[in-house]
Amino acid sequence: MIYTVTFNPALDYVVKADHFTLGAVNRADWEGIYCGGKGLNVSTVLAALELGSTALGFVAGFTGHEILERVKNLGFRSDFIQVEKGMSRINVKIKSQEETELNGMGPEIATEDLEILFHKLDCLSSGDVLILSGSIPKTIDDDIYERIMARLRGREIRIVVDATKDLLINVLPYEPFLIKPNNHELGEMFHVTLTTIEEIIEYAKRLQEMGAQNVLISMAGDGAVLITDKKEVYRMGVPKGTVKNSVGAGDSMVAGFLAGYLENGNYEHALRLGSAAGSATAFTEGLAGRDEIMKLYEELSKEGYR
Ligand SMILES: Nc1ncnc2c1ncn2[C@@H]1O[C@H](COP(=O)(O)OP(=O)(O)OP(=O)(O)O)[C@@H](O)[C@H]1O
Ligand SMILES: O=P(O)(O)OC[C@@]1(O)O[C@H](CO)[C@@H](O)[C@@H]1O
Repeated sequence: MIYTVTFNPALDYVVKADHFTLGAVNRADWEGIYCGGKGLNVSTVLAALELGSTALGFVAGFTGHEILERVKNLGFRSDFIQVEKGMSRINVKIKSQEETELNGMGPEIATEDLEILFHKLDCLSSGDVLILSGSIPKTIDDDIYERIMARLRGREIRIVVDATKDLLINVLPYEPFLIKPNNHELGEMFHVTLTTIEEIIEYAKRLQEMGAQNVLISMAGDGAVLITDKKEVYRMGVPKGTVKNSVGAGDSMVAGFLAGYLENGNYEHALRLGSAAGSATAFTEGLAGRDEIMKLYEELSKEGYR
């Protein structure tokens, strides 16, 4: 079974304004609301690729209620814990001359709520895949992913972590199966600005030396690079297309990568399907569906993209 955990899911309010000026009253030209949060996005794209998963996490307030309603129609199982204090986030994504994001705070998660999640995770068994994705509400310590991994250690559960800074650094000694920072997050972790692909590969290898089995670095319109557990380095470019909304491209890449890997254990195939899913979402208003993903997979199978 595949499980995703989203500690802080959201309603993504995507708004387009032809002109956006900071400090002024701006008017929207287009708006849409999507169920968001990285783990939920991964579950959604896995469902598009016909892989079932169970989404776990926490919700609260009227926004949490709306998330639960929407999740019912996304094609996967969910088992969220409702918490009392605060509300699930509304994350604002402004598309204008530039893309600006303002992600909300999220609810207060009490120790007892965490215990409920731990008990659910105790039911995972050998061969299961667990995806820990996204940021956590401020009320939780940033060793939480590490604590989960420590609890599940030795149970032959493949764990994927898509997080940043200490939340990610702290899990490395527990040898996650896959991590997927983007190139900017990779630089941030080492307090450096990475400009060349050689530098990106060098620092990705450091994350592997620190414990990660496979390191996938996404680079938005510049594609992605994968360092595998066999120390192979694969690169993948992006197909041509018009970017509509890149929110969730990274999550789609994680879902596509996993779907590809679980199909036949081939890393090049996994990277290609992950890349196709990432670009397909960037070229779609919301998250991409199977047809868009497979079309780009075919495109990336042609010469010149590796
Ligand atoms: N502008 C783009 N054009 C084509 N493909 C893209 C574009 N942006 C993203 N992708 C594809 O999606 C993958 C993941 O994108 P990105 O590096 O932006 O992830 P991310 O920063 O984790 O995104 P997010 O947090 O929004 O999910 C890229 O490696 C690439 O394959
Ligand atoms: O604040 P976090 O948890 O890091 O990121 C949350 C988020 O920006 O990530 C998803 C895209 O990857 C969106 O659906 C969501 O709003």
